[in-house]
Amino acid sequence: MSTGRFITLEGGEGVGKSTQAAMLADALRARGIDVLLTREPGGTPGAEAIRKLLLDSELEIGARTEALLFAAARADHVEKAIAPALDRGTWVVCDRFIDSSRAYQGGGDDLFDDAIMALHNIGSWGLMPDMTFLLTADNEAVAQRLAARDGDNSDRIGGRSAEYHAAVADRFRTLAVSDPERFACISADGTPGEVHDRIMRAMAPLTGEGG
Ligand SMILES: Nc1ncnc2c1ncn2[C@@H]1O[C@H](COP(=O)(O)OP(=O)(O)O)[C@@H](O)[C@H]1O
Ligand SMILES: Cc1cn([C@H]2C[C@H](O)[C@@H](COP(=O)(O)OP(=O)(O)O)O2)c(=O)[nH]c1=O
Repeated sequence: MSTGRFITLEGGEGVGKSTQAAMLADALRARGIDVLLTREPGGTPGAEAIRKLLLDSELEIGARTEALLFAAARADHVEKAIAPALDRGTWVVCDRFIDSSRAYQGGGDDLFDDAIMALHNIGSWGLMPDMTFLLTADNEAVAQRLAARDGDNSDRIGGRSAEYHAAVADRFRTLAVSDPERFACISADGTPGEVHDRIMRAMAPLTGEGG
């Protein structure tokens, strides 16, 4: 049996990843492809429980504990959902994956990319996506989307400083530049349909359709 393809969407909060992940999954299903649409942190009961701890709790969580908890959530998700789906030939569309840990947790004083990847190797066999879409958009447009979606409510990580989020955006860009074969950088400006069309054009190598 052929192995399914593993596609991830990455980028900052509110850029449109969830919207695009759902549109991509629908477009693939319309082509007769079996698709698992999932997200991180989460995607399995164990990982969703860890998500609540990470994002919605009042707990004081240090940088290393935070990195380990994201890696633990991912390990459960990969073992119980992503790897079995790929093995049975299902394509997996995942809203955030390892690159989010590299961008958000991988910039601390003692937690660099090697450490994050070591946790990924231990927890998730080092599984990497076949293709990753990095969505970027004008800051003002994203602020409006977030205000419309969340109002004043942000989670424990989304609510961090503008400097933290600027550093995260820089690290995403660096990751994309360092691996141009896997990453496609997509402008998330414009309507959801326009962004979707850009993603489908970049998907051509995987779907076998003309670009
Ligand atoms: N291209 C777009 N233009 C305008 N609004 C959008 C666009 N894409 C998504 N949205 C809206 O912006 C908000 C954030 O989108 P979402 O897909 O949840 O982003 P993310 O998953 O990256 O946080 C949602 O309310 C969504 O409906
Ligand atoms: C998967 C992952 C997410 N995160 C953060 C990014 C987001 O702030 C939060 C996930 O929240 P979520 O609501 O899913 O993201 P979004 O607002 O983009 O729709 O967790 C990490 O810090 N590391 C990770 O490995």
